[in-house]
Amino acid sequence: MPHLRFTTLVEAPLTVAFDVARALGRPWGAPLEEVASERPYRDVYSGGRRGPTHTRSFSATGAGTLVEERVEWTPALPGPPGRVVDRLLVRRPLVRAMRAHLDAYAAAAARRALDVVQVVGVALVDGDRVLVAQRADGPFAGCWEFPGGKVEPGEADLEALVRECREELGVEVAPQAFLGEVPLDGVVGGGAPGVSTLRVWWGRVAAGEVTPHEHTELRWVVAADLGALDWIPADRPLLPDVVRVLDPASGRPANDEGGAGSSPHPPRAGG
Ligand SMILES: Nc1nc2c([nH]c(=O)n2[C@H]2C[C@H](O)[C@@H](COP(=O)(O)OP(=O)(O)OP(=O)(O)O)O2)c(=O)[nH]1
Repeated sequence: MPHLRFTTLVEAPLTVAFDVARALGRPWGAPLEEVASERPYRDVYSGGRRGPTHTRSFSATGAGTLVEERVEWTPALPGPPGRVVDRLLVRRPLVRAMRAHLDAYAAAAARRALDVVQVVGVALVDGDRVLVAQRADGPFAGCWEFPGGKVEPGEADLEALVRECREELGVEVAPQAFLGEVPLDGVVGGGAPGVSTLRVWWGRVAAGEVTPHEHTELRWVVAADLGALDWIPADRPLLPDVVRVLDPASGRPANDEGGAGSSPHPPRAGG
């Protein structure tokens, strides 16, 4: 079946990239019906038996959300004449329309992201142990989390991470690779519920000794002890990625570039 693929990197959290994509729709007139929607990871729309099928997947990277799209359709005519008609009347206009649409989409998502309070965290690793921190107050008091906090307006994610670790732990940290991103259900920083996400890197302490300035307790734990802690629920999907850093033999090793990473999310129906 003829198809086209498009890839766009959007400077926005997963949730914003997904919501804005859906709000903008598609750059063609034919009505499509939703076949699947797994916010904020994937959606599929179909135009029926002869219409196009449009599949989008959203994955987290250190630089933003990677949106991968596939449009496939049934050719109107069979054989070589069908291929010519297809190229001139479907493929070319579709590519042109999608490019313009995706440029506008990336800009709109990046603009919307400026209004969303983002949370960053760091899994600080020392040998085979990772630092976990027990929250002192708020609705998650007593739960364990990764040090970090809200990104301030105009601040880059990694600047926020370094600042938060100075404030909370009294150390300088060197972020290494991006680990993943999880949506936060509740209200963060007074924003709309369900739009903020937690983006987590792993890193090392570059200078100083960790001291609990804001947490009840700090603990260095090995991979085997991570699961038993009473985590903030949002953090749990990130644990397998942390375990891979602590024990690369347990799975795919995390890359060391601080750029791209994987997106921890539940298995997707139908791949
Ligand atoms: N720091 C951190 N926050 C997390 C994690 N998981 C998770 O759901 N959160 C939530 C809890 C809070 O609603 C929000 C972070 O807020 P925060 O209170 O730590 O941010 P902050 O340090 O900037 O605090 P403040 O200036 O507003 O007092 O993200 C995590 O692993 N680390």
